[in-house]
Parts: sequence; structure tokens; C-alpha cells
Amino acid sequence: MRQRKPLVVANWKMNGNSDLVQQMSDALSVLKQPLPEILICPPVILLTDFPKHQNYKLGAQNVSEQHSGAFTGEISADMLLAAGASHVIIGHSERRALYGELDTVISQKVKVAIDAGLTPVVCVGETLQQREEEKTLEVLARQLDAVYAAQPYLLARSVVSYEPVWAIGTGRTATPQQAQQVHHFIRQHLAQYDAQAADVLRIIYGGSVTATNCEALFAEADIDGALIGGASLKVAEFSAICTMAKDS
Ligand SMILES: O=C(CO)COP(=O)(O)O
Repeated sequence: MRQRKPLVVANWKMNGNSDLVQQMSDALSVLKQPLPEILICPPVILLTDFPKHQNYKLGAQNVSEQHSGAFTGEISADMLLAAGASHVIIGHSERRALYGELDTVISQKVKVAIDAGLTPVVCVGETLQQREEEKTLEVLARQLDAVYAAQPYLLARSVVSYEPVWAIGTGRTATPQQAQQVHHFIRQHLAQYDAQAADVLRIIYGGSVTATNCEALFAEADIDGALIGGASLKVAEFSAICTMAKDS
């Protein structure tokens, strides 16, 4: 029996509306236990539309590294908590690539989120070019070290998500073996900071996960769930993925 409870995360990105909130919450609410931990991360404005239900938790897709003040357009960790979020995705490759988020700011965000009482889902992953240049493990080590080297206590309160950039929204998933190899590396690498925390750390996979390919991914020893974009907007498919994760 696996000691880490599987975690399935929906990242709606800049998609969805109150109708989808209703449909998703209706569908998830009737799923029978045992279930994986299910986390829905809609655009923040929809967080308060979700009815509370024991079958799922709510998260945001970003958080400010600041506590409060003159930071136009930003949302603080305390505000997310007040809106019902328990988790927050940090360092998604779209934030890194499109909004210039650097390792230093990502590291601050993780600290601020945890200090406020949110669980961060810390995203790491290599680009296609980095993979082809055989720099995958080096890039991942850098991204992980930026967060955990100076603040190893954060590890015990984090989730890590491996999202190869070349697999996001492309329909090209990492093979279960490719993903497992990287997840194993991540766990081993983080063990230098806190072996016990690394052992129980949930490392989830993201990148073109569907109801068709998720079972093979979940079967791998170090893949503890999934971070899902496109398929998380389809109520029936997302529910099916959640149901499959509970058995992994
Ligand atoms: O970026 C992702 C989740 O955060 C993955 O997106 P897709 O599932 O659409 O590839």
C-alpha cells in the first residue's frame, strides 16, 4: 500500500465560469469515497462561487510574494485563505516564461504562502531545448535548490509538480518511464535537505494528462498524482481521472 495519498489538481488557467464551477462541484460531490485528495484551482474570482464540500479543496494559481500594500493587481496569501483556498500553484512554467518569474521570486512566494498557512504546489520542469541538450536534471536541481536549499523546512509542507514544458498543452505526454525517472531524481535530490520529508513528499506529474494516459502514470512508484490543465475543464473526464487516481 502506498503511503502517500494521491493528489489530483485541476489548473483551470484563465478558463471557466460560474456554470463550470457548478457542474464541476456537482460532479465531484457525488463521487464516492475513497477518493484521492482533489484540488481545484480556478481563476481566483471563481473561488468563492464553489460550494464547500469534503470531496475537494480549492487553490489559487499564483500569489504575491508581498503581504499587503501598493502592489496593483496582486493578491496576497491571506486574501486567498479568506476566499477559501488551502493551496496555491507557484512557479508554473507559464508564470516563469510569460511573466518573467525568476527562481528568487518563486522561492519568496513559497515561503510567504507556507508562512500564511497555504500549501504550495511548486512547479518545476525543463524546456524541450534543455531536454535535448541533456540538461533536464541540472535545470530541475537549480529550480528545486532555489526554493529548498536555504529553507529546507518548507519541504515538509509542500507539494512538488514536475511539468516538462514540452508536454504542456501539446498532447505530448512524458512516457510513464520518463516521468518516473525524473520524479525519482527529484525525491532523491530533495532527500539531502530532509530525508523524511522527501519520502512523504507528494510529487505529481503535469503535461497533457488525460483519462486515457493517467493510469499508467499513476502506476509508477514516485508519481503521486497529476496537475491537469485542458482535461480539468471537462467535467466527466476530470471526474474519471480522480476515480482512477484513488486506486493507484
Ligand atoms: O500546465 C498544465 C497544468 O498546470 C498542464 O496542462 P495540460 O494538461 O493542458 O497539458
